This record gives sequence, structure tokens and C-alpha cells, in this order.
Amino acid sequence: MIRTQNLTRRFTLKKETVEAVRGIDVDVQPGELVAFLGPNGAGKSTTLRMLTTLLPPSAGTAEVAGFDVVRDPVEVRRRIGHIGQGNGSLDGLRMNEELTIQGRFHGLDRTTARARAAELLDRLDLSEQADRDVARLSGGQRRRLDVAMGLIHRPRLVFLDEPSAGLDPHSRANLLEHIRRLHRDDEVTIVLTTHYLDEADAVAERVVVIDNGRIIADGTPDQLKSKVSGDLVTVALAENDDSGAARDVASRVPTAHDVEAGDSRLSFRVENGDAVLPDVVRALDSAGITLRSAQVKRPTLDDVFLTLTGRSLRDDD
Ligand SMILES: Nc1ncnc2c1ncn2[C@@H]1O[C@H](COP(=O)(O)OP(=O)(O)OP(=O)(O)O)[C@@H](O)[C@H]1O
Repeated sequence: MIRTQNLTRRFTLKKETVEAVRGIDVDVQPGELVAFLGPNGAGKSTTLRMLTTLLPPSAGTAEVAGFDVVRDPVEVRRRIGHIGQGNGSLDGLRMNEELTIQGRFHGLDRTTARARAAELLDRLDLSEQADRDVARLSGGQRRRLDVAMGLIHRPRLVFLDEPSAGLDPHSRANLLEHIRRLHRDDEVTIVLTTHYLDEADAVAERVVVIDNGRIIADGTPDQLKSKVSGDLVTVALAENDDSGAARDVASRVPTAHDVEAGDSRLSFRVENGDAVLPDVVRALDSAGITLRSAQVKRPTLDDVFLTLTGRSLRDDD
């Protein structure tokens, strides 16, 4: 569905050149739901704007829905939906009118456009507000209308730039559920950008982590978490004197790293902590070490980002 090679974009402002996107190679297969995750300024929107033909690349190539974004932008646009960071609806129109106009814009006849508008309003739980002026919608409703606008021509590939930015938690959850359903029921390929870690984790099957214009990790949320940082195993010891012996036990666990012991506490990171924990508890027991408690904490995508960059994505919010 998408294939880029060395996709690059530079901006020159007052003789200063910003390398917004520095050679991105990414393949997206039909039916995937991919999140581009990264801090503000990482280059996510610039990448999306190139993939949606809104911005020409400075170097490299991108094929989207079977066509080259530079050579055949019209063919690309015909096949994709693009929901930008605020698509700006026309105030003074009702929702169904706005959607019907969008359908006509895409070449549907009036009857088909009206029917498609009604279908989308229903799909996005907006039917009750169909006659409401766009200016009177809540943030979440407006964002869902943006999504409906991007879907009017039944694209097989949809790009969403920061879909839930600025929404309250309830509206965010609701919008994400619609995106998930769209992907699951209609088998639409979806690429979205986000700087919300939990959003990428909750909605995406695949997360492409972008920092400083480059891809620094790519995989399912679980793959990223287990490969990059591992689960955090923490054991509280009854006796502080056992710290040294406990450290020795942990050091012998395959794939264990970042072992720390002291203050009656042992901690280490390891792949698949749940599977390892019983063996660790037994080994500590055999070494005569008494435990107070033991727990395994799955890493978050923020741990992944921190491990990769030394910075927290949360600082960004
Ligand atoms: N039109 C432009 N002119 C000059 N610099 C730009 C332009 N658009 C983006 N940039 C710069 O390119 C870099 C990447 O910006 P981009 O908007 O792609 O990041 P992002 O990851 O999408 O961040 P955000 O979440 O804030 O949108 C930033 O340093 C930004 O200032």
C-alpha cells in the first residue's frame, strides 16, 4: 500500500536548513493499522504530507496505493483519505450538507452523495446531529465529521494526522474505537500520527517510532517493549543483607540486564518477565533468601522511547 525509499524533506528558512525528514524507508501492507509515534517536531506530519501529495519530497521516492506521489499525485489522491490536523469545516452548513458537498466534490451524483453521507453519519454515531450546524458541534463530534469527510469516497487507505489531539479522554476513546472499527470491519488500511503513547499502544498493530526525522524503531507494541527495554521485575527482600546474593541470582537469569540490588530491593529487566518470575522466586528461595513481594511490570512505549533516545516522550506533553 505504501513503499518509501530514502524519503527526505528539507525546509530552508532565512538561509537555515531544517532536515525535517531524513531518509525514511517504510513499507505498509494492505490492511495494516500503523501509528507514527514521535515527539513534536519529529517529522511525522511532514512525512504524512509527502505521502498524501501535499508536499513534494526533497529526495527519495514514495509509492502510495500503487502510484508515485510525484509523478501521479492525482491517482494517489483519488485512492486515499486524508484527515488533517483540523480539516476546517465550513461553518454555517449542516453536517449532512457538508458531507454531501464533499461527496459531490469527489464526483458522486447527488443521490449517491446523500446516501453515503447518511451512511457515514450513522457509522460515526452522528445521525442525531445530522441537521446540526457544524459550528455547534462539540470537539469530538467535529473530529468525527472530519473522519467522515475523509471517508466519503470509500478510500482503501486513510491517513489521520493527530486524530485525537485536543480531545477530552472520553471523546478520544470514542474516536479511537471508531478508527478501530473502521479498520476491522471495512479492512481499511490506516496510517495515523500521534505523540500520545497510550494511543499508539491502544490502537495500533504496528508502531513506527520517529525521532529527529528518522525511524528509530518499528514493530508491534509488544515487540518494541520486549526487545528494547524488557519487563521490569522487582523483588522486595526481607533482609537487606541478602542484596548481594540476590544480585548474583538475577545475574544468572538468561536475558536479564540492568540488574540493581540494594535497600532490600532487587530489580532487573528481562524478556518475558511473567515466565521468568517463578524460576527467580525458586532460585532465591534455594539460596536461602526470604522475599516480601515480587512483581512484573510491562514496559510502556515511553520506556521504549527513553531507552532509544535517552529522553521521555512524556516531557513533550
Ligand atoms: N513549512 C515548514 N517550514 C519550515 N520548517 C518546517 C515546516 N514544516 C515543518 N517544519 C519543521 O520540520 C520539523 C518537523 O515538523 P513536523 O511538523 O513534521 O513534526 P511532527 O512530528 O509532525 O510534529 P507535530 O506533532 O508538532 O506536528 C520541525 O522542526 C518543524 O519546525
